[in-house]
Amino acid sequence: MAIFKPPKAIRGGIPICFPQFSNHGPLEQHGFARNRFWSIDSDPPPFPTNSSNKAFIDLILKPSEEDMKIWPHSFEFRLRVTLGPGGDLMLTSRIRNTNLDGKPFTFTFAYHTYFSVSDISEVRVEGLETLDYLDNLQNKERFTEQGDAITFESEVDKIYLSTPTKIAILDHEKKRTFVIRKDGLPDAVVWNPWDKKAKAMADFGDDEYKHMLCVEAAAVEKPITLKPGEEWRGRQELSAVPSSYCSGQLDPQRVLQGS
Ligand SMILES: O=P(O)(O)OC[C@H]1O[C@H](O)[C@H](O)[C@@H](O)[C@@H]1O
Repeated sequence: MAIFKPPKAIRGGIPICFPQFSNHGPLEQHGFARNRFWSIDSDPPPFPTNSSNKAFIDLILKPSEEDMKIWPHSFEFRLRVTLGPGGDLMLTSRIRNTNLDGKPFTFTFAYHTYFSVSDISEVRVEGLETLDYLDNLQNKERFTEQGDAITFESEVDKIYLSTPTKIAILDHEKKRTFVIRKDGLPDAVVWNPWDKKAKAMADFGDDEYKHMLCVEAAAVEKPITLKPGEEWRGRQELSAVPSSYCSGQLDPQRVLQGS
């Protein structure tokens, strides 16, 4: 049901929310970066990532004059997309303040990752239990998660705070676990629109909420400020591992704590 027509972002995949996450600020929802065409960065400044044995592409986004009217700052946003031999996907963002007027800028950020799941009612998220979160469905009020792993039986839109660097999504029915590893991104947004909101979205099938879950590595609660010349980095790595959680062969704690 996604609509592949610019300038709106395509629903699905990993939209990049920058310079604003959601409606946490005056800009359009999720900022403008997800609605822009990026260029290939043919000669990026080197940075230490382990890209040997992996395929990668470097992309760059710089603000247009129109963007500068919305957000009056000059920046270079470099994105390296790396694919490992086992299918692991790594995204590394480097955002640099290139303002010539000496002004710092402040932003929030998220990798708005859509995961495909067999049945949302059978999915568990491990790594967020007992954490504090801001509930977008309750005026961004702060609560503390109780109990075990997160499961789903209604609409959810929460920003978990100070999360571990590793989060797992266990798909019982598909016997598959997605592992998210992140760096520089302390928060994790968990979103499923459920039936009513799904129906209200033009680019979202009425029943598609049953087969998706967004878990988004993010920096929202504490916005990031960069002075001219400063650079921020935020990394997310995704991998899928076979799991048979239901038969007890794979202990979710081992997924979280193992390498
Ligand atoms: O519909 P979009 O602009 O893509 O946003 C989709 C969702 O993104 C995030 O997960 C937010 O927390 C939600 O409040 C929002 O509904």
